[in-house]
Amino acid sequence: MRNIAKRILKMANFLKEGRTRPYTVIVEGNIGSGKTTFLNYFNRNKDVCVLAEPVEMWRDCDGYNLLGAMYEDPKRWSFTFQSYVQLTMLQQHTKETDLPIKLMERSIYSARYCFVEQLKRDKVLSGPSESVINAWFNWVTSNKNLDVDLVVYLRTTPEVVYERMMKRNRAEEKSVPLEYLKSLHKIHEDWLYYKTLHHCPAPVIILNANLDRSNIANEYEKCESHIFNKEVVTARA
Ligand SMILES: Nc1ncnc2c1ncn2[C@@H]1O[C@H](COP(=O)(O)OP(=O)(O)OP(=O)(O)O)[C@@H](O)[C@H]1O
Ligand SMILES: Nc1nc(=O)c2ncn([C@H]3C[C@H](O)[C@@H](CO)O3)c2[nH]1
Repeated sequence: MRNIAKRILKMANFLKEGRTRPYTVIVEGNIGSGKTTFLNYFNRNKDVCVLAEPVEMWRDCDGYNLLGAMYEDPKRWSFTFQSYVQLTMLQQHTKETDLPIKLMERSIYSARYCFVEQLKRDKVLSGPSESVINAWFNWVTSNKNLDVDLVVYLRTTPEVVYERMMKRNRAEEKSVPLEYLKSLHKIHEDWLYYKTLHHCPAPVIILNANLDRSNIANEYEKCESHIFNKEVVTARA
């Protein structure tokens, strides 16, 4: 009973504010660009629901490490992996929260516009597989409210993120070549900087994420006022 009352109160709050969903920010960038680090920086704020990328779900889907399988044999497993990424991202986008702001690491959009794009260019995703992924993507984005309000693009150079990725030493990524990061970088640049590739889902704030730890906080603070969108947070109070 308490749960129903809580949901009614939450909906009443959102309706009072005229909002049907939290102010949603997606953090995008190459592998190793510092997205998790960025989320941790804002995680201390009580008004923000922070959703890290569900990597652990991808590493253990009923005991199957789909992330590892995809990197080991992309031709065989990229469709399976992308299907699960798309599902888990849909779950993140539609996850309910009482908080006024939702901060997500990546999105259903970068899964489709960056990674599926990359798999297509690498010719490891067959035409029929790509069409099925697209059919799901087009349906869910047309029939569910997956709108976002802001994109934070952690812009880096491939060489910097390659070094970070190797140092971080995630087992599944040990054979990821610099060339892959260079190609992913170009796709991110075309999508979010030059805006010549696919639809950009919201206004983009670009941060220089090459900066090392001692200087990066100033860069993060540049978007604090955009993320803690005053009218959203105060309306909730
Ligand atoms: N500004 C920085 N300077 C130096 N190292 C950094 C910086 N930001 C993050 N790192 C380090 O780089 C590695 C990757 O950082 P992080 O996990 O935040 O990136 P990510 O974008 O979430 O990666 P992925 O896309 O693989 O999940 C980590 O070892 C982290 O400690
Ligand atoms: N193929 C593929 N499709 C995706 O949608 C996707 N999203 C993230 N990743 C990879 C990047 C990091 O190694 C690791 C953590 O970000 O997972 C993906 N790989």
